[in-house]
Amino acid sequence: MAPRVLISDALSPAAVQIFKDQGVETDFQPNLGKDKDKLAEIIGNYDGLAIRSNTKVTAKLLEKATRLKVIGRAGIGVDNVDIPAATGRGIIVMNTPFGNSITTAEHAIAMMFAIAREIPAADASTQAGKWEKNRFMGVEITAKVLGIIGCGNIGSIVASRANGLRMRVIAFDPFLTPERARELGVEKVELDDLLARADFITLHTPLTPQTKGIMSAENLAKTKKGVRIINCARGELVDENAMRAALESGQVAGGAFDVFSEEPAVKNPLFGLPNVVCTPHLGASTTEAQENVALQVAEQMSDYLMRGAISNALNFPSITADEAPKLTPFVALAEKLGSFAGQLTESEIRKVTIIYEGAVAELKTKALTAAAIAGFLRPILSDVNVVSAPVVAKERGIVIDEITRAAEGDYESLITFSVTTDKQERAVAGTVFQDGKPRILSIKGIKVDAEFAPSMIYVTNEDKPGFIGRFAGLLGDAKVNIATFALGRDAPGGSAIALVQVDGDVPPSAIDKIQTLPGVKQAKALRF
Ligand SMILES: NC(=O)c1ccc[n+]([C@@H]2O[C@H](COP(=O)([O-])OP(=O)(O)OC[C@H]3O[C@@H](n4cnc5c(N)ncnc54)[C@H](O)[C@@H]3O)[C@@H](O)[C@H]2O)c1
Ligand SMILES: O=C(O)CC[C@@H](O)C(=O)O
Repeated sequence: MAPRVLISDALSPAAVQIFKDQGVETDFQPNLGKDKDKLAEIIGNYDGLAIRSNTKVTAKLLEKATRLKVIGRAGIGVDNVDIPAATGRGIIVMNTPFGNSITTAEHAIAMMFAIAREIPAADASTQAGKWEKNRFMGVEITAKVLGIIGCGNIGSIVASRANGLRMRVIAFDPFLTPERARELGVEKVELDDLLARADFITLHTPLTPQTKGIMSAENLAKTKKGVRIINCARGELVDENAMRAALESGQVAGGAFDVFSEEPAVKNPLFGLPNVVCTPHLGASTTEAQENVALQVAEQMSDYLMRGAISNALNFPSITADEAPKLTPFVALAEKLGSFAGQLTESEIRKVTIIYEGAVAELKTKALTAAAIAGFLRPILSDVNVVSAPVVAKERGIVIDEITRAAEGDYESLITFSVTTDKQERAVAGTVFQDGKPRILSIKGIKVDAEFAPSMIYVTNEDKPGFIGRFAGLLGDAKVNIATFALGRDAPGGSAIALVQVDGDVPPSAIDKIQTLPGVKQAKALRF
């Protein structure tokens, strides 16, 4: 029986033909994404689901998706897909990186012009027969400072267009190397510097815990008075109430918003202001971009459903059927070690070294390295997957060293992932036990023995009496239940590590309090 794909968002119809040519049946219901009950009712009949951003693929929906093997996102952001839930059900999630980057960068530039010259308001006034020539006084773009927050695929295209417009381009992106910044013709700066200097600010980061609310009341107060701000990335990067206040006070002279914290946005704090221009998430909406992403997603999904080939998957490396059984547990280990390091990395990355010792060194280490790098970069970049991760790392000037050698210690197989940043080197090592579960065996050379768990707390501290009692008491007060507790230290009274598995999410306030305990050097909540 031919596999069946449900297209539940407005994909270019070109996709339907590709599926058909490849022997895949399609059911094209472009508005179904908005009707979650109907979607839940029928999702059990399909092997594939092709979507844009209207369809929300939640864990609840996936419970009904008993036949589903692949979700294809015709676009970049996959924040509308619960990837851990899909992974848990063995469903591949793939996206189409790059296909809409130029189009979205062009939208950001168009929005910048729209607010610089108040084009939408001037159009409405003129067509209303008012001819208000004196009401609209714009600003020139030439020689103005454009601050780009997030200089990845889209941000760097915006930079090249802005350079062509003779703007002065500065960028805040902790992961942008000085070499890449030079290549792009942008000045790499710190966030506060960008806020203080930019005449225009444009946002191009993924939505992560670090970028959520990056345009907060506090940061808006640090901007140059009269700044104009454009957001074509994700709505939650902006504190919309604080932004409204800044637009009303004149601190921000104009705002252009393509994305909103709640979409579809039918009501929003940013609506109704004269100096604001809004579009309904149109960043990727050009014929060219929609054809690119629709054709690419149809080809990728057909390849997987008809031939088992995997490309641009966010949750699985490319592996043949023969290699899979031996490799799979080590893929999980490599990805988790990378993720551990990625979640703790907050400055410019210079180099990653992955050492494979013993039996694991005989496996397909390239796939393991790809999985480790994907795990490492995922907390930092929006569209990284196991296929693109090594290329993305290379483009960003991150040197990756892969070393294979015979077993030197107690374990049959050992993987060590170490990352060198401009500030420090951090190494984390692990293995897979007989039960097939990955385990962490050492962090920064300090021995520990812990399983990975969905929610963990990592603490480094001075090895002094009283810490554990105070730490556990604090978690108890925060109603955080400890499941397992692993400890390690380099020497009595030296540096110590606690790696704690907890039930459920850890409130950020609990981490802040742990950070203030005597002797604590670092505390962080980790998700796996
Ligand atoms: N409006 C639309 O229709 C539309 C279309 C496409 C993409 N997008 C969104 O645009 C955004 C950018 O997409 P992209 O393809 O350029 O992603 P990308 O991964 O290529 O680039 C993101 C950049 O943000 C940087 N970054 C990560 N954390 C940061 C932080 N804390 N501070 C500053 N910079 C940080 C990364 O280093 C990277 O360079 C995403 O949110 C994506 O979902 C929107
Ligand atoms: O599909 C769309 O229209 C939006 C796509 C965009 O938000 C993306 O992340 O690729």
